Amino acid sequence: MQHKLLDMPCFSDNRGRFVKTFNDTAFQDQGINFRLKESYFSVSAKDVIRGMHFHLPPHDHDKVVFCPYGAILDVIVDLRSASPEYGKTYSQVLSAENNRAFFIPRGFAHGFKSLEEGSVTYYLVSGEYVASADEGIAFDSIGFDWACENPVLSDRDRNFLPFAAFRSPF
Ligand SMILES: Cc1cn([C@H]2C[C@H](O)[C@@H](COP(=O)(O)OP(=O)(O)O[C@H]3O[C@@H](C)C(=O)[C@@H](O)[C@H]3O)O2)c(=O)[nH]c1=O
Repeated sequence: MQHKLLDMPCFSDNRGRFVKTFNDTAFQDQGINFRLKESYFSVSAKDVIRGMHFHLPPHDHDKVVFCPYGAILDVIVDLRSASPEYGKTYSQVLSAENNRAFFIPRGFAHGFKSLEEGSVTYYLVSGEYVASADEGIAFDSIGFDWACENPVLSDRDRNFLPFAAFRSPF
């Protein structure tokens, strides 16, 4: 499947906003066959960078990512070895203002930078988390300019191997 930027339907009134995050028929109409298995969110301070993460086969899965509070710069990289776009990065701002979601198929690594204090990154995932299959590559090895002098990173993310050393199983 191809990655896709989705506009989530948003209804605003004097109370605030109502946003539809998943509708099976609407997804099917856009060529996305997605079956929800797990959902989670993270909250990030400004300049937190998380990534670049993926689950190894046979536990690989598709993700839908959106940002219901704050704003994030969402980044993916194509790890599918047969893809003509292998190694290519794609980025999108996802925010509470633009109501955009990124559909990220299996075979891509995912990461993001938080652009605001307290940004919420919300995930819908088509497979369950398997700790032993949860892998990554270094966020600063994919040829993407994160425009961030002092990113806040986890120890795990700081120690991932670079993309150049990665042998893709996808
Ligand atoms: C992702 C995940 C983590 N955990 C645990 C492991 C750890 O103790 C704690 C925090 O995990 P992490 O440090 O991996 O969290 P984080 O770095 O936010 O991981 C996320 O990063 C982005 C870029 C993604 O694409 C997500 O799919 C996910 O990998 O939560 C689960 O129990 N279930 C899960 O599904």
